[in-house]
Amino acid sequence: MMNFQQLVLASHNAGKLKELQAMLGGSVQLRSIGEFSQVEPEETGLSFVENAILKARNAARLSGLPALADDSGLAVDFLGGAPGIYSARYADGKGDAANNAKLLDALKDVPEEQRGAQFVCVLALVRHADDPLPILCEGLWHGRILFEASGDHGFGYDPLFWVPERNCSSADLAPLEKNQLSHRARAMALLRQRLGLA
Ligand SMILES: O=P(O)(O)OP(=O)(O)OP(=O)(O)OC[C@H]1O[C@@H](n2cnc3c(O)ncnc32)[C@H](O)[C@@H]1O
Ligand SMILES: [Mg+2]
Repeated sequence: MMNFQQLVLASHNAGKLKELQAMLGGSVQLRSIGEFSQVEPEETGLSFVENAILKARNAARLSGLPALADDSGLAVDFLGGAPGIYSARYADGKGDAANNAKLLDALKDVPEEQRGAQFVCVLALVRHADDPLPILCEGLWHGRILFEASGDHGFGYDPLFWVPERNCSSADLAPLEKNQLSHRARAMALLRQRLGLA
């Protein structure tokens, strides 16, 4: 079993930090990379795995601590898996509301049965910046893209993501519930097993 009392979270996304800390509970203290640097690394990889490793290495280098990164996004079937790794940048960096508006517009004439999508999350944990064996865990969450936004919880595309198991959007779910069902929850369950925390 590996014992990490302190990990730095290689993310500038407050929504992720909140969710991941809630899932890890008190056993591991997650520190934000924002304590060490405000500069976000360029996400130059072509896959979630590559970007997660790149962010984790960067955070380990900046902090001197073991680092956990989350690279995630929304893959929409009708769009051939887009926005995918570009989810945060879908509307050219204009933020969540602009991303959601662009997605609704891209799917405006697409019927319900063709609106399938999945949230993807890859977690990468490196013990140090040059770790040759990052721990990688993946989680998927299948749903559909709604025709209009619903709900105030969560972040990002949550108001547009219909959750079949609950018949509501992921932004309608209470945080505790999203944290049991989501792509991030599934990836974190695997990571906890790998770390002997499960
Ligand atoms: O790279 P970091 O600093 O971690 O923060 P980020 O927001 O840029 O994160 P990503 O590069 O991994 O991009 C993921 C995007 O996918 C979306 N996303 C990921 N998980 C989500 C979730 O649980 N609910 C809603 N949207 C999510 C959201 O728009 C994120 O900005
Ligand atoms: Mg990012």
